[in-house]
Amino acid sequence: MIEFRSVTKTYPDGTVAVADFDLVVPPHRTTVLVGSSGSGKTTLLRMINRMVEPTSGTIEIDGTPITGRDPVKLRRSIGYVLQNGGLLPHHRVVDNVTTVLRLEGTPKARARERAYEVLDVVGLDAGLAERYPSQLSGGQQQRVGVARALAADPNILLMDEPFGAVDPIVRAELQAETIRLQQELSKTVVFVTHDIDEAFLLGDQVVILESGAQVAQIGSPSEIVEAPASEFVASFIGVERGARALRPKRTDRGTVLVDTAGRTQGVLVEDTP
Ligand SMILES: Nc1ncnc2c1ncn2[C@@H]1O[C@H](COP(=O)(O)OP(=O)(O)OP(=O)(O)O)[C@@H](O)[C@H]1O
Repeated sequence: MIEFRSVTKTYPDGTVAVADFDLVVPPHRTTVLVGSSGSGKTTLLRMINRMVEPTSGTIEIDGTPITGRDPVKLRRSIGYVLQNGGLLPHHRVVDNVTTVLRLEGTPKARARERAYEVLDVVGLDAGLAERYPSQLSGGQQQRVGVARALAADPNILLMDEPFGAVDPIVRAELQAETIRLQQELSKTVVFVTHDIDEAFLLGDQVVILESGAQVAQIGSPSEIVEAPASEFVASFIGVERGARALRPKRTDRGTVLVDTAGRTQGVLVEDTP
């Protein structure tokens, strides 16, 4: 479990990125932080692995304040996936994946063995291991980024807009893969996105943020869709428009659900008693 208590981050130029933020991130679940640009999502994520230090407040992992932990060791014990994969361009895929293991002193042969294991876990062919990142597609690079984050088998995985830079088809594939991986590995995942559809797809717990990381609403996707806490949330999740505002339309053969543009989105299935 990760817990934020009254966490504030003011950058040296006076920007208050996070103001008095509280959150409990439950273990073995995916928590998605979603909000528009500048709402403080990346700052929140980076405070978990001490890449950014809070100005005040505390962050605890399993009941222990992280300020008591060595920042380097803490960082190595938490998987971190970045938007562009964050791969080292002059290192082969296998060496990118083994970076943290090697820093921790895992012998080279064992580290390579583990790299092949995690490449398989993320659905990459072993034949790609000797390539350089530039010889991979964007989607493959992202998978390598995930493999690298998983290599040391961390309990916590931080993912910062990991699929922001890939096309919609690859993005959908990577999202499906993330769901599969999470069912298999059951990590505590904190995932940042500005895409509410992605948040609802991946999140067990979704945290909608306004500027200064003010929490507009926390809940499961259905709790949020069923009862948006404010006008802001309603508008952010798009209940008044598009695909989330469905109404029934009777046809000769039953009832279908149409969106506000009148497009049929699905069929209404009545429960039979
Ligand atoms: N190093 C920094 N120095 C000063 N201000 C910063 C710094 N890093 C971030 N900020 C500011 O803090 C606020 C929150 O930034 P942050 O990157 O956490 O937001 P975000 O929600 O992740 O945004 P995005 O979706 O655009 O990445 C923004 O106003 C940003 O300009």
